Amino acid sequence: MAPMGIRLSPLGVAVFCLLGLGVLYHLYSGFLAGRFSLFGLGGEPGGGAAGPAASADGATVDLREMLAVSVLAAVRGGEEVRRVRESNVLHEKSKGKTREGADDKMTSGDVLSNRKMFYLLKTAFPSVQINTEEHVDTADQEVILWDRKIPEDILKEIATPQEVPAESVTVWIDPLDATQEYTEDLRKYVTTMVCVAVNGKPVLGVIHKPFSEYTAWAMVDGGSNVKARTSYNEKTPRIVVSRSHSGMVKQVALQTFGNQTTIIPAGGAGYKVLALLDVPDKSQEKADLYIHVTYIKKWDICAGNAILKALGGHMTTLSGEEISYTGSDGIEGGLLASIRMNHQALVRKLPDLEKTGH
Ligand SMILES: Nc1ncnc2c1ncn2[C@@H]1O[C@H](COP(=O)(O)O)[C@@H](OP(=O)(O)O)[C@H]1O
Ligand SMILES: [Mg+2]
Repeated sequence: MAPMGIRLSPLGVAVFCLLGLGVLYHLYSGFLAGRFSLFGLGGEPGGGAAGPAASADGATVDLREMLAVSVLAAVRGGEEVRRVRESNVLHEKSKGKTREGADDKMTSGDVLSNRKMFYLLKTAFPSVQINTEEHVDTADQEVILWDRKIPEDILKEIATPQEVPAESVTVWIDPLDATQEYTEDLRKYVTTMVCVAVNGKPVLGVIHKPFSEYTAWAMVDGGSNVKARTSYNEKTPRIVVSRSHSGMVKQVALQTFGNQTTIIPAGGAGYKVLALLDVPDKSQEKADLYIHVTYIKKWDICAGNAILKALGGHMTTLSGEEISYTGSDGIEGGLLASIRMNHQALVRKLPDLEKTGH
């Protein structure tokens, strides 16, 4: 007999316990899936933007944790990039041609860095969509566990967790930016990059230079370990442009800003964004604007876009449109990146590329 004269039926107790277990399972399944299962929710890993759709089970991810893992991934990928370069065995090959007919190169540095970066992020955040420049070989998986430590510099800048729905997140990985220059042993241009977009908006960016071991990171409305310089020349800007996918960029720049303008040809979209910032690395050139006129892929530009945005700068197409980091891999409208300038006034100055046929 139970207290107060209530009889407990064994069947009733069993049903009650089962219901309790069901509720507990529901509460914790998102948590467990988000942290321990590698591919349970995210589907099969794969390269390119045709990757798996994120789960729709209401799981959330903490952007501050994503930043910590993104920094780690960029650094660990960078170690592979450096190791392959120092071995001098690059296994260089062409993935095909760009629209302009340049070789789209790939090396062992790209492949091995991609493997580290992809699996670190995928293991830590199995339910988010990851788009990466290189193909991920599912037969050659690597489970790399994150020790769940958030570095002090991140904790200092971002005091609280920043939870967002996992299904709103798209991660973009560039395991080796400036592959062309990497094959030419022009090491200063090479970076590894991770970007996190939420609902297509770039919110978190990491650009790492493996050969000088410098890392810049920033989170929109969060914090950063890098800042803008104190002054920029808006009238006669130094303009950093592509050295290997330049198209008509020099003509466009000189036509817009005059013949006194200095053009700095450089490799890598990551390097060119860092040229706009206050970066202590000695090998880093400085510029006032970054302009690109040919087609470019989202993994090349998302991290730089997030960092610039977090610091109050802008990266848009040449006609001033914001870039959405979901869906297709690439953008057609060229790029204009600036900070501490009147970005819309710069857009108005630029010629309409479609009309001028550049
Ligand atoms: N027209 C184009 N087509 C395809 N990729 C392009 C491109 N222009 C630039 N890119 C890519 O954007 C990055 C920066 O280019 P650049 O150094 O010429 O400024 C490079 O990335 P990867 O080195 O990661 O392939 C390059 O391949
Ligand atoms: Mg790139």
